[in-house]
Amino acid sequence: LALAPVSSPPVSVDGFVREFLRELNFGQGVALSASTVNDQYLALARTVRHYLMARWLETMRRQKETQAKGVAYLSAEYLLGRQLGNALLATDLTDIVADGLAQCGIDIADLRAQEVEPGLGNGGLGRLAACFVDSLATMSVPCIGYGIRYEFGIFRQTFVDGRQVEQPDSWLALGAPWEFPHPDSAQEVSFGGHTETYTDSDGAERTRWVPAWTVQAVPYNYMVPGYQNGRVNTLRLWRSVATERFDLRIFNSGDYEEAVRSQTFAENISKVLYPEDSTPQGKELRLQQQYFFVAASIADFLEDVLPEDFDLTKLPERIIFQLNDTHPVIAVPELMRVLVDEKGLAWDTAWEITKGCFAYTCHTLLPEALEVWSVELLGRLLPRHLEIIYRINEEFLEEVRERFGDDELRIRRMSIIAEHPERSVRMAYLATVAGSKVNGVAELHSQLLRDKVLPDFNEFYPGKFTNVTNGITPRRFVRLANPGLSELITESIGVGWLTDLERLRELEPFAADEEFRARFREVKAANKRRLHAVLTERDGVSVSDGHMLDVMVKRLHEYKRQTLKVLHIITQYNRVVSGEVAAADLTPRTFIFGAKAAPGYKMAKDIIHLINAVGSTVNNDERLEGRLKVIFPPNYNVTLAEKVIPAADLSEQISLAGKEASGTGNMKFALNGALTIGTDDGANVEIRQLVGDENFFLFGMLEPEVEALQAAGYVPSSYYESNPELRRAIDAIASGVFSGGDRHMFDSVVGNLLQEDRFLALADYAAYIEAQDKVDAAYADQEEWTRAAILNVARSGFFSSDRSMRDYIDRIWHTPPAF
Ligand SMILES: CCc1ccc([C@H](C)CC(=O)N[C@@H]2O[C@H](CO)[C@@H](O)[C@H](O)[C@H]2O)cc1
Repeated sequence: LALAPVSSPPVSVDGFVREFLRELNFGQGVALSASTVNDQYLALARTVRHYLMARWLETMRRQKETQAKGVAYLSAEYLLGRQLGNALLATDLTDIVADGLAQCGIDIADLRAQEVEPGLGNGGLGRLAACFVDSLATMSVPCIGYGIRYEFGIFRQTFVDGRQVEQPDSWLALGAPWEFPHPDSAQEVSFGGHTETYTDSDGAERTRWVPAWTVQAVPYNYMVPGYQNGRVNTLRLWRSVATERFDLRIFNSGDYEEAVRSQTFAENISKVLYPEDSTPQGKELRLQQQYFFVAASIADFLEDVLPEDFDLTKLPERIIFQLNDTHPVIAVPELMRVLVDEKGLAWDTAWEITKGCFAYTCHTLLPEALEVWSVELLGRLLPRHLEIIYRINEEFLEEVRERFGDDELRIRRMSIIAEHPERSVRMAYLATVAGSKVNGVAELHSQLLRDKVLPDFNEFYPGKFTNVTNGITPRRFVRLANPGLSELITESIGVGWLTDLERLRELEPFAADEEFRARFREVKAANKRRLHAVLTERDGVSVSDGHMLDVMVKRLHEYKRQTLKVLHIITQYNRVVSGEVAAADLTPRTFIFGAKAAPGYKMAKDIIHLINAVGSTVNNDERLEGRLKVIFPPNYNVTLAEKVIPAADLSEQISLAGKEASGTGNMKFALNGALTIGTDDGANVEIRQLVGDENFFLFGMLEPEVEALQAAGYVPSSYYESNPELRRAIDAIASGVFSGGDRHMFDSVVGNLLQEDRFLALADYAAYIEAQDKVDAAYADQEEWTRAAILNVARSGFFSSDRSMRDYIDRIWHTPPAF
């Protein structure tokens, strides 16, 4: 029976309606008349899958056929966002589906709104992974994204009396139509136990791991559709289940709980995402999660993706495992274990292969965010891997000695094993020793990695350190999030810019065109009205017409300095309530915040409480005449970002110089026509260089100045003493103005600012306020503002994740687009 290649359903309204109703009736098991919105959404999702299936299967077939070199992206997080809109865009089915559904009396907008986004990430790192796999599919580069299918993603944030309260994110509850489980391709993953040496058949001394317990890793495949290029790559996320799901013998003995203990124990591994995004808690379950998905991924690639007889010494020509930060770096000793213990390769051969197969991206500058695992825990959970890490370290330090002689200080500094405070493995060092390349995510970041974070390694490995500045996918964050702007762009410069974003440069001349500026402003105004509708429906808050939207959306962290933003709002408030400035003379502004705090990060939660407290005071103070508003919608996520960012006028990127590795929100705002007020930190530097100083509100100390001030000894209270507006702002908080007279409600925040202020918010306050006054003045000239906004869009094409992928391919992966 010659099987015809899988073909997609007919690309017509009728064809779609037939497919949809068949899916609703036979797949969902309901009649249209009795179907719920969720039934309709699930049926639609599955119908759209059908249109992508032929492409997916064809991509897999050609991958298997060509065995072209590809990327295996190892990431503990993927912040994917909703899938339906992107799938419709990739297949160019949006209009057909909207018409077809309308014929069935269904508004596509209701089904889009029904989708719960998979929140399988915390913030920047997770979203970057999602943008990267989108770009690789659109650029026809072979790639498998590997990760964890958390049953519960990033918590849902609610506010109770202005305080963050976390709710579990049961994103799977209403069905998960975009995933394809493959229990038959499960991989066994082992833990614990001990190692033993033995002599093998040809008399060689060998080591084997005798684990104490195992779990099953079940793969769930997700489509990663390329943009209208007939290509669909795969994202493979692992779920943990018990090897022995149910022990009937114990059950029959009446100990029901014990009978299912191993099941619950195993399931815990992929149960929930760790909500920290900068301070590792060093929890054993976190290490179990990291090893679980890494071991399953390596076994999957070596056993199921590679052909039977693949010559493993050629592995570096076939795959590059990209380590998305240190979280998957246990993959290095895991590949060594498989190659030496299971495949019988010699250590040196295995090490050559391993060094050729890995590369490491670092996403942080905070010393506390660099993961270290205690030798005690590693030895208990992964005894064989600890042995392998010890040997890698010995041989590495031997090389260091050869190069630098017995420089014990250097040896101790560079050792993968840290002796203090407890013997532990420095995962960033292991990644650097094993990786063929190490990159930062923005020019400044990569320079600080070379000079400050890993200088010894930069000296020891000339040419290993490189940079690839982050990027974002314009398909989701321009075309899908901002259809109005996309239409205006296409009308002006034609199609093609979505996959060649540098072509936005052709918009430059339009900045001088008054009519175009008016259209550009109308698009922004329409996005503000849309945001108003969304927030009114979602949270019962309204966005005032004619207000400048000043937006700060990112995780809550002291180095990102949301406190500085709060001090600006209070300063404006004080200027009016003190009578210095008439409310009528204020530039009407609405300050929009979006930020989740790691549940264990008390200071971050107190800052959220302060923002909400200041917000309700400002919003209800008649004296402001509604000219200043503060909005803090709870549960900031990808879906809300897609509504807020296109409506923004001002993008707040105010981290202390030298602390934000890159930032990616900053890029999304610039590409959606917002102007940036920011420090020279992370990718802000490159944004300012490309859009032009005159189209960017720069303020604050540069990184070397920060170093100098910290070295000289920083006394935050001296800034409080010497700057009356700053003093008045802090005194307002301390005197209970925003806490119903309770003078101690925000002692933690005020105390920290005056005594420690680790991220120098008070030192940058004056420059920030000055820059904000410039923003007010600039906003008064709407023509000039619009011209600058258009130039921000025109000159930000560089920040496409497609360009980032081209840089990774040229500098690190050497995986050209294939077939
Ligand atoms: C708890 C352990 C931990 C530590 C660090 C992290 C991430 C690396 C934090 C993160 O998301 N970093 C952000 O990565 C973005 C993508 O490169 C950058 O744009 C941001 O500047 C950086 O903060 C997650 C979890």
